[in-house]
Amino acid sequence: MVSEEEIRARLERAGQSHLLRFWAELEPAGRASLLSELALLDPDELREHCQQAAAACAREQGPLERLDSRMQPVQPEFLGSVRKSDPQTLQRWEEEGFHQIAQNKVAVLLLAGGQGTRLGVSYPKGMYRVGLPSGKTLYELQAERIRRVEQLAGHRHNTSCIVPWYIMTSEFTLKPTVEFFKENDFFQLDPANVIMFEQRMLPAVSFNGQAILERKDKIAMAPDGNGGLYRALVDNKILEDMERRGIEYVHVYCVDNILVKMADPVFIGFCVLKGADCGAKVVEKAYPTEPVGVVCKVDGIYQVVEYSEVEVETVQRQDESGNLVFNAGNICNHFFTRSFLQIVTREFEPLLKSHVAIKKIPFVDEDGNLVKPLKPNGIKMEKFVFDVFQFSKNFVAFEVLREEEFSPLKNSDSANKDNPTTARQALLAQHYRWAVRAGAHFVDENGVRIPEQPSILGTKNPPVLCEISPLVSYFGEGLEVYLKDEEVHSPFILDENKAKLLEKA
Ligand SMILES: CC(=O)N[C@H]1[C@@H](OP(=O)(O)O)O[C@H](CO)[C@@H](O)[C@@H]1O
Repeated sequence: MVSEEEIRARLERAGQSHLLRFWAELEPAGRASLLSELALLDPDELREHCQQAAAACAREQGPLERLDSRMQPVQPEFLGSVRKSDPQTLQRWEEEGFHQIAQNKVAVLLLAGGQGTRLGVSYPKGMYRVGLPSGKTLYELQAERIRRVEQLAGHRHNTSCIVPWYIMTSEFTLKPTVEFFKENDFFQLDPANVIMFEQRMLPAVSFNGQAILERKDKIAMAPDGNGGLYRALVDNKILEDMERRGIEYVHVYCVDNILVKMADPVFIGFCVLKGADCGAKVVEKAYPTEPVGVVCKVDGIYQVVEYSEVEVETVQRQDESGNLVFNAGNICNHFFTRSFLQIVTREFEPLLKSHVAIKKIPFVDEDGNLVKPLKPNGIKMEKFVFDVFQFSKNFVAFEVLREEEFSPLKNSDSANKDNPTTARQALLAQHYRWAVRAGAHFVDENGVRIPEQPSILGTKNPPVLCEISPLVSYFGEGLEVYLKDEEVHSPFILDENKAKLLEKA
């Protein structure tokens, strides 16, 4: 263990000696835990981090350097689209994707280090149940989608294949996530193919550049943003693990989207056939001011501009035909080749800018009292996963259908959107559409058919309850065998057992 003297000297060098101001009052256990926390912080990095945070915050509060006039939309030739492509093209992309998956060249990587503050839970978001009839959590749905996509690729290519699942957690989420997976027997995945690793944490900093103590013996730390991925890949030798497994393509996604199509063969195939090193899935924005980032070019270079970084006039701008100019909403689903990730981690990571989040950070005041501030009092510095797009040599964007692929769980039900209810509705409406398209007829308790709404969107409750296990169907495929001309009652849960029964019947 590093000695108290050594830590004092380091903090002096970093200009952060105040972090030991309650030392005399601490019990041995508190002293030990504070020392071990401080021992992890490099003094030069700590000094720079605190100075940068204060400087970036001062800049933010001054006149904003607006991006608006420098933005251009994605050029059509770099934008693939599910809606605008013919079935043969979509099929070619899908085949290519399955071909790559079957050769064990595709991995999925989940960004799950966030704290779920807006959702208002103290456990990892992936463990959240949105209230589906099956009671499944987000993690369970995702695990089942991986198993299904492995099966589908395996059947097509007469092989058995693995899509490894890399899960980036943080100090907040690692332990509960590991425990949850163990309790659930890794949802029948082989634990050797579920690789959890931790992103770094950074101290939260006051407006005058001082790291904040959240207790007398603890610094207020926050994960370094989803762009902390690139350092975490290095810290945990993840790219080496991918290389050993022969992974060439990585689908990175955010934990909160209940409709996420993991290792989506169509997206993977599109990116591979376009020779892309980096790609992003997008959806048309639901309304001009929707709080999503937009994929666009700034000064000719691809990037995502977050909704908070532009004027409302810019997000509302329309072209001659009345379409939004900046309409490529980022859904935090990215494609990277392993070699691109290698270049990024080796050369470009230090160039990624830090974004400033001004937050209310609980702290101990000079007298040692715990304070929950009512106004923002500090800065968290975060990197963003998409800030590497600028280094891509061949970037592509891929527009998918919102109702099939995007419904994020950001807020609790006290907000009116992106909450557990909207997520549940989006999934159940999707499963209802699939069932109806496969030929199912829902009937009421008297055997009378309930009028069908085959195109119902996820913004409304479907007329009946229908949930389909991802182990039976991943994107609506293969349901006719069970459902064609079948009369079914609500609630209808199509899991593997039910599927076997229906197949026999
Ligand atoms: C840094 C980052 O990845 N921001 C993403 C991410 O936003 P969060 O508000 O950080 O969850 O997910 C959004 C989609 O759910 C996407 O629009 C946005 O650009």
